[in-house]
Amino acid sequence: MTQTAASVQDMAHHLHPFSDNKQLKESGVRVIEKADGIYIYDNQGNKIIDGMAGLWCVNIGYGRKELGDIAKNQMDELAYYNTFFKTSHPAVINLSAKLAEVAPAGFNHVFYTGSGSESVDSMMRMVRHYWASVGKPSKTILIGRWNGYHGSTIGGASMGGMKGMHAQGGLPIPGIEHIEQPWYYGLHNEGETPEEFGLRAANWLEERIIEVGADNVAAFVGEPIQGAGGVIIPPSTYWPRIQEICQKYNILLVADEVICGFGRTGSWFGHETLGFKPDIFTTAKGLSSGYLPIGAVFVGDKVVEGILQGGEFNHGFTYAGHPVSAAVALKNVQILQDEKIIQNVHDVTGPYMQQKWREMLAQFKYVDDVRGVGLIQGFTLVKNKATREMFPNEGETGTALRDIFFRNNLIMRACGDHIVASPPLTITKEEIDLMLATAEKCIQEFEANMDAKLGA
Ligand SMILES: Cc1ncc(COP(=O)(O)O)c(CNc2cccc(C(=O)O)c2)c1O
Repeated sequence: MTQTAASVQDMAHHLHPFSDNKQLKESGVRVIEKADGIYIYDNQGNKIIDGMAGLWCVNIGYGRKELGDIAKNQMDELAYYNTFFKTSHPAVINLSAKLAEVAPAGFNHVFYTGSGSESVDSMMRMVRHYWASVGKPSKTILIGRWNGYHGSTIGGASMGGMKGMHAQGGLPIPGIEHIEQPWYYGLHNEGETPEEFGLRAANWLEERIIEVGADNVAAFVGEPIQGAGGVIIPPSTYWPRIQEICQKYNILLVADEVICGFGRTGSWFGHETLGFKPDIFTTAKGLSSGYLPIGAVFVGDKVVEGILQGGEFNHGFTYAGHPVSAAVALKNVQILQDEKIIQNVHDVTGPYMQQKWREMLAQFKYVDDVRGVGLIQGFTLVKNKATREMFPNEGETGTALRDIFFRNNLIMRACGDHIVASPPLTITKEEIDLMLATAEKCIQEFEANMDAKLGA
């Protein structure tokens, strides 16, 4: 890719996240200047379909000017004040009431952060504070899943199960355990039904609890659907069994809703779609549709009651409940509500997109395990569908296809050799057709390249 002047300047001063910055200096970057609806526009005049809604976050779509108006008005009124030391402000008071309104029953309090990672870290500290407050201080261990993703702070990266992240910086921190993920396609036994596998996968939690001792376990933490792990959707029996186990051993159940929250799966929150009720859930991304940074931990009544007994909770951030972020988040949630965007995902565009992906992908020999719920979509690139043999050098093949999408002005995400899509929730059926027509052309090119490479 020929580097634009802006790219050269970027490369001179900017270290990018989750990137090999040496390689990036050679390849350069695509400079995105504008966005509208499901489209982003780079500085070379390309109109690009953003099949990832930024980073799974621009739920209401780009270009909603009313959020900028709200931000300016709030900025002019009160650009910043904190919520420490017995103070609050109208923006965060109004947002909190709205979040209690859209949350499931039993969730009437939120704790604010600046990101999903900070929401996860806050949850981790809150959970341990809860058990200490109710007289069980030995309950400190948090259990997550391998290939789960919970952010990039030391707490969030430890809670997550990405081994490449653990290898950088001596993670995980003590007190974190991981069990295997409920990945039916890759981990089921011959002849085992999804329902049977879902129970077996959930029971890995009970086995671990017994190993470490229930009196030492504080919580189980999981994404309703693993996002960055490649859209891993557990069988229907998984989460209800997890819920039973947590109740049996008196362990808090935490849902990480940073991706699944605010409509992605066709309900306000993913745990409503997947059929379980957590004690706490973490959010960010769709809370503001990425227009401004903000995160929120939704704390269930039982946990609130416990931590109210615990005196001061020594934790919080300068930007917690930031007035401009809170005002924009409130408008974002109102738009989701007023325009019935989540209902439309559930009733119309979610089922439509799922059907169209299945129909379109059926033609391909290296594509298997097509899956999705609402407007979160995944499929896996495999060398041999009959034997479920994966490609070597995990991620190399996924990246090759992602680069073809990128060259064809379509943003999709490769999570290893899983290909995922997570478009803005405002995507229309016509735009879904366009996204899939582009994707089809790219996958055809990918398959021709792979056949040539394998001499098929
Ligand atoms: C479930 C979950 N929990 C926590 C975080 C951390 O949120 P922040 O990034 O705001 O600290 C996430 C974030 N998820 C995320 C973030 C950046 C990139 C990608 C990707 O899939 O490429 C995914 C997430 O998906």
